[in-house]
Amino acid sequence: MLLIVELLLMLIDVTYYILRAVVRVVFHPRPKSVDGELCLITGAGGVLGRLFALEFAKEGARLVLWDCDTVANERTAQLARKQGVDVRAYTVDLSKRQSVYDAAEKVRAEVGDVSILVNNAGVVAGRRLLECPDELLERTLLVNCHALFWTTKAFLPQMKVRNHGHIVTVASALGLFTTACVEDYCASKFGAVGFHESLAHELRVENNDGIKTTLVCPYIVDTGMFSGCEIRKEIRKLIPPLEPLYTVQRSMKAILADQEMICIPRIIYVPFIARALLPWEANVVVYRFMGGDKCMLPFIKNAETKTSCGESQAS
Ligand SMILES: NC(=O)C1=CN([C@@H]2O[C@H](COP(=O)(O)OP(=O)(O)OC[C@H]3O[C@@H](n4cnc5c(N)ncnc54)[C@H](OP(=O)(O)O)[C@@H]3O)[C@@H](O)[C@H]2O)C=CC1
Ligand SMILES: CC1=C(/C=C/C(C)=C/C=C/C(C)=C/C=O)C(C)(C)CCC1
Repeated sequence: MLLIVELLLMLIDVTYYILRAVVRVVFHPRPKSVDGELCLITGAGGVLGRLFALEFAKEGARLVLWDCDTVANERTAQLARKQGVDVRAYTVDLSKRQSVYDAAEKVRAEVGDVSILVNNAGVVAGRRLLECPDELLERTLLVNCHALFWTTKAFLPQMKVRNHGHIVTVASALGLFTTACVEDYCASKFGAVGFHESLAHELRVENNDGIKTTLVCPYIVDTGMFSGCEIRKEIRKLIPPLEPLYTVQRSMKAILADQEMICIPRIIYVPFIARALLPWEANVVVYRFMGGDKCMLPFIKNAETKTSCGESQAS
């Protein structure tokens, strides 16, 4: 009897949450205030990281900016200070666990407890698996996936004490479905998605309902990170690369609404769902038709000469 009652209650909840999600597509919930919150953004010297910093500054959040590129990070700090908020920039190599823990200690001592953590930094090897040095493949996992463990372990305890906070994971559409020749990146972003979901479950199970989580999964964004990546010309007109500012503004809307997940643009939910529903071969023919299968080949040609954290990828 109890089981039937619980089953009915569960179905009512399921219906409620589906309806709520549909209504929220049209009527956005009132955004929460982050005025005075301490927000840490990783990869803040990069394109999306800088825009996240400026958007959070606009909302009145105090900022802690982490990046391995000191000059780019300081530039972001300068720009954000113009919005009249306190900003501290730290040079951190996220691929090194101790560098993360040391910087976190410094932040706690010099600034205070972080209440919003935006895990945004990311890298990609940009090489075919068999031609890619092992260290480059490892670095993608360290920065895009392992660093999520270290930053979260460093800042979640203080959020738990106050049952207040927000952890944002900037993953990717390539954390939901895949394409050829980005094995390192897809593995790291699928890892990031899994990390995010498990953490979100843990917070619910432990009744830390004041700590929110948001997963951000964008399609190609015009930041240069994936320059050259393109799908079939005719389809590109329908799904063009995203503007960085649009991507960050859509992400901010989701974060401030305490939304659990956002795919940008919304059409990206379709290949995500299709991957789970259709047979593998059916997905393959759709990818082939849309030019999704070979979209990374021109990117890989481009990426061979790029550098990150002072390391040359063209060795
Ligand atoms: N651009 C795109 O098409 C998409 C991007 N994303 C994700 O969005 C996020 C931001 O990307 P985007 O702004 O385009 O990329 P950027 O390369 O512009 O920014 C990433 C920043 O992270 C920094 N970084 C890299 N490695 C480390 C490290 N070891 N320690 C500290 N900082 C590091 C980079 O420094 P440096 O420049 O020295 O490497 C850079 O400043 C990433 O997680 C990316 O995977 C998701 C979907 C699409
Ligand atoms: C595979 C595939 C597509 C292309 C996806 C691309 C090109 C994604 C690129 C994402 C990037 C660069 C993410 C970075 O984090 C379509 C045409 C949408 C649908 C069919 C399957």
